[in-house]
Amino acid sequence: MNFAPSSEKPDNSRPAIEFDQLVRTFGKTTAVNRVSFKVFPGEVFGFIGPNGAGKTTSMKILSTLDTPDSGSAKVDGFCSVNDPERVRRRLGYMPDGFGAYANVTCEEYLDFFARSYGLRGKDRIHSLRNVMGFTQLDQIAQKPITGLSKGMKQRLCLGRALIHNPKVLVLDEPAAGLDPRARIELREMITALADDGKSLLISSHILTELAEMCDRVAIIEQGGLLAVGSVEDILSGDHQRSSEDTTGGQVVTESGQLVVQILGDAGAARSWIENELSLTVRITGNSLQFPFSGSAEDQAALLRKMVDSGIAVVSFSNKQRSLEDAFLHVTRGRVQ
Ligand SMILES: Nc1ncnc2c1ncn2[C@@H]1O[C@H](COP(=O)(O)OP(=O)(O)OP(=O)(O)O)[C@@H](O)[C@H]1O
Repeated sequence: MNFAPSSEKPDNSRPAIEFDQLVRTFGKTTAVNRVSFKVFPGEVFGFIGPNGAGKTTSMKILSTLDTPDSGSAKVDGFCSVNDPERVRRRLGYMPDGFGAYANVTCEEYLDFFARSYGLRGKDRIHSLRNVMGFTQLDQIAQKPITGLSKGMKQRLCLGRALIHNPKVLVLDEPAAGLDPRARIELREMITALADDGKSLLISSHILTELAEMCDRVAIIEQGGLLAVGSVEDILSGDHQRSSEDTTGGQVVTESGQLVVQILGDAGAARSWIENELSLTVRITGNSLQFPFSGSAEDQAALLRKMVDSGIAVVSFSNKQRSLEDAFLHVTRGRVQ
């Protein structure tokens, strides 16, 4: 990939994207409720939440397509409301739908957007060549866009968002409906763009869809941020709780589940654990599962006590919280 290099050294400590106490209401619906977070240069940031959580609304405000009731959204320090031209020059937005443009080829489509951004002469040709090479659309440059596969349409939309070589990319549900191969290819393109110093804000309903490609994620529900942190932090429950958790939602606090396999009477072992730890134990065959938030030493002490009390322990393990578990734990499935 060879997007025009900047002679300026990027200032990686300055946020490329900054939401500050963003609020947007539609009638009685608070679509976005005091959302604040920052994305830094070269960072891939996942914006995760169920339907109607407020992702698209926040992204549209950042992309100058909507205005907030209060708070601000900034790109490279420029406010989307007060400085929309500067924001548009620095940002590429890929919406979650694909506009229908019949009877144009891939190249004509991208050329239209290159011209719309004021690219002329050599700059336009250079930009088209770069983008079509990067997205591998050069192989189908003369194909009409109406017949493209979903994966190719996504490439074309990404190409359109990239045509003016923006510093910031906002991708709304880019992985939705893609087959596994197209998803891997998308991930590779996203990683390459981040390696090039671009900042990416990417939305999804599904944490697992973005987990491998994101440096950090924010989880949003009913307009309010519930958690911000790395995927590992979210899994371990060690993420930053949103200082403005306007929903009053409980966020992850416990560390995981212990799974203990035993020989013999699982019912008796369950009673022993329930008495000892004052909690509920689930039995599946000879396997007992229960929440446990202690340290490694606490686990070792519990194992010793179980063996001393005559329970025939075959295996004793700490089940890592799955991404889906963590997501379900942080959110509560509330839809507006
Ligand atoms: N133009 C609008 N007029 C009225 N309500 C709106 C409008 N745009 C969004 N909303 C409402 O705001 C809330 C947030 O919607 P938004 O599209 O931002 O959510 P989302 O997280 O992107 O969801 P999805 O993943 O389903 O696209 C929803 O309740 C939605 O119905």
